[in-house]
Amino acid sequence: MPSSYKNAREGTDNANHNPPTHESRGRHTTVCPSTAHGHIGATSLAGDMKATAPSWSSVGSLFATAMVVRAAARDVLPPEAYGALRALLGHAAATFRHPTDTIVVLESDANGVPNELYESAQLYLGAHCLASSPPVMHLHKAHGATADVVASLPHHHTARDTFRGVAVVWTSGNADATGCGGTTTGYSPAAFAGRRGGFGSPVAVGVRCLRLEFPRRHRDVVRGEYIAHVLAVASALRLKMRERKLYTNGQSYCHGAPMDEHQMMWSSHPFTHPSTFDTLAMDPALRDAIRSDLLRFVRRREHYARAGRAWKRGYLLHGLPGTGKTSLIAAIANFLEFDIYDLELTAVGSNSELRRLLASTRPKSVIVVEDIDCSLDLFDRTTRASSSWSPSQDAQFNDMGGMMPYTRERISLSGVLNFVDGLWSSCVGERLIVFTTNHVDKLDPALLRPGRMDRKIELGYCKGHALRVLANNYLGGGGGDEDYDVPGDGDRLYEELIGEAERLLEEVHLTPADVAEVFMGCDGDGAHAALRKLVDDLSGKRIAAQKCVESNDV
Ligand SMILES: Nc1ncnc2c1ncn2[C@@H]1O[C@H](COP(=O)(O)OP(=O)(O)OP(=O)(O)O)[C@@H](O)[C@H]1O
Repeated sequence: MPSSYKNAREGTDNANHNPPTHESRGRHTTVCPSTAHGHIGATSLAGDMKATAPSWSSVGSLFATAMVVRAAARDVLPPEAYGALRALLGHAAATFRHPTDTIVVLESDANGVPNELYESAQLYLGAHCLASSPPVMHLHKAHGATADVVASLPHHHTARDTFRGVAVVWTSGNADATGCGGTTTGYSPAAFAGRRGGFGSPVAVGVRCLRLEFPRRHRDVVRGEYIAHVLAVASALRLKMRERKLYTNGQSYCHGAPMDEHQMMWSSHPFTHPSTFDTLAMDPALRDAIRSDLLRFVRRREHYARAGRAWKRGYLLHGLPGTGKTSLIAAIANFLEFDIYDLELTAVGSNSELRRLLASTRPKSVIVVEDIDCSLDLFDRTTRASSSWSPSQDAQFNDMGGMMPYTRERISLSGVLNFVDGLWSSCVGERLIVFTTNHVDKLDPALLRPGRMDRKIELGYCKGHALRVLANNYLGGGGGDEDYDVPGDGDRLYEELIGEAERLLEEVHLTPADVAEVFMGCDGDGAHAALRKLVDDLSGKRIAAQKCVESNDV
């Protein structure tokens, strides 16, 4: 049970020692932030109703009176009014049979300290409101934000929810002097005064609040599990809704505002790259394998903790320029909803700066080093074995854990990797590190050794399925049937052309970027014109290649 809730329960028990001056059936618990640290405190307003023991004769006369009134009402009232009265009385009777508890969640305390539970509950209800389409809801989108529209429960409205079979009702309103919204029985100024100590701070009258009503018999479920569930769902929603960032190392400016370590090391931009696994032109089996690997990784927090391993995964993406390495990184970040840290090694001034940069990255991020072969002079074991490598340099290299003191020529790939390996153990939360290269053959074997890079992924030329994905992305994937008299002719021609392009792509090598360029060049000309242009280009390249082979033979 969360400690906040433990407090809430204790508060309720305390309040039972201060019974209210009026009797009340419902029990009210006000939840508001108790300290500047945002702890949530709670205190009950009213205790259980004291049992009274009516005499049997008065029960009998009450029953007889009720019968007479009922008969009179049926005779006198119009049928609609009689029906409404019956429903009202039925509801009142049901409430009497199943007493409810009420928790009041204030937006903030009298000092204006916001209540995290209020904000979380609004987020939670907003997601539920959107799902069940109520007649009224509030929609909000922060100015300039890329995040989704947020829904919340409008003032003086009600939302129903069910948790583990327990039906609860949330109502929005304003706190009255009791700290509760709406009508509250059982309030006495004396009880309220005694309760203030429980809050840690007084309640601001008029502050917005949410009332949570639930059957008293399910109090433990609501307090012990439901509130924790609301907080957990809201925090997942917050994570999902946050504006994702692309961080680059370099000079940061904060308009004179004080900067923390992270802001000093990384400048941020909204990350809005549209690439997804659906728009990626790649072999479908490879795409599915990567997706499963990522899902496995993010779901195995406990496994990594149990095995005493840092929760990280390393990918090496290699392939020719334009085969989609950057697009794949963007798709991965979008799939996992991670931020991206684009680490430009050539801009790193020293080894200690590199360490600080990596250590300041946040969880749920992809750390990318593009073109690793170009970022560093490959200072590997082969180089060390060469005659230009002196024994003193060797000793210094080992002293530095495989890393040389900074000079552009002296940062070694294996040294960077040693840093990276050492770093993980000090980082909390999941991170994916991705290196890219166009020349895998030039890489230091240290990078390729098992356990360092978990997956080595080769991205290749554009083939059949990849072509269809690109055609779908750039040309809409349709046949343009509206231009043809006979239905289906447009689609048939589309299939013919794309089939021809597929066959040619088996013989002529084009990267996805090359194909994308052809399609973009035909923007607005229609799918058939773009595919025809691609077929012509491929045919031209095939003829040129054949001529080249023939001239070599001669
Ligand atoms: N596999 C792909 N799927 C979808 N689009 C692609 C793919 N590959 C390339 N493209 C298109 O080509 C452009 C260049 O691709 P990208 O930058 O991802 O390639 P790269 O392999 O990272 O190239 P480089 O090695 O030069 O950085 C992208 O903007 C994208 O439009």
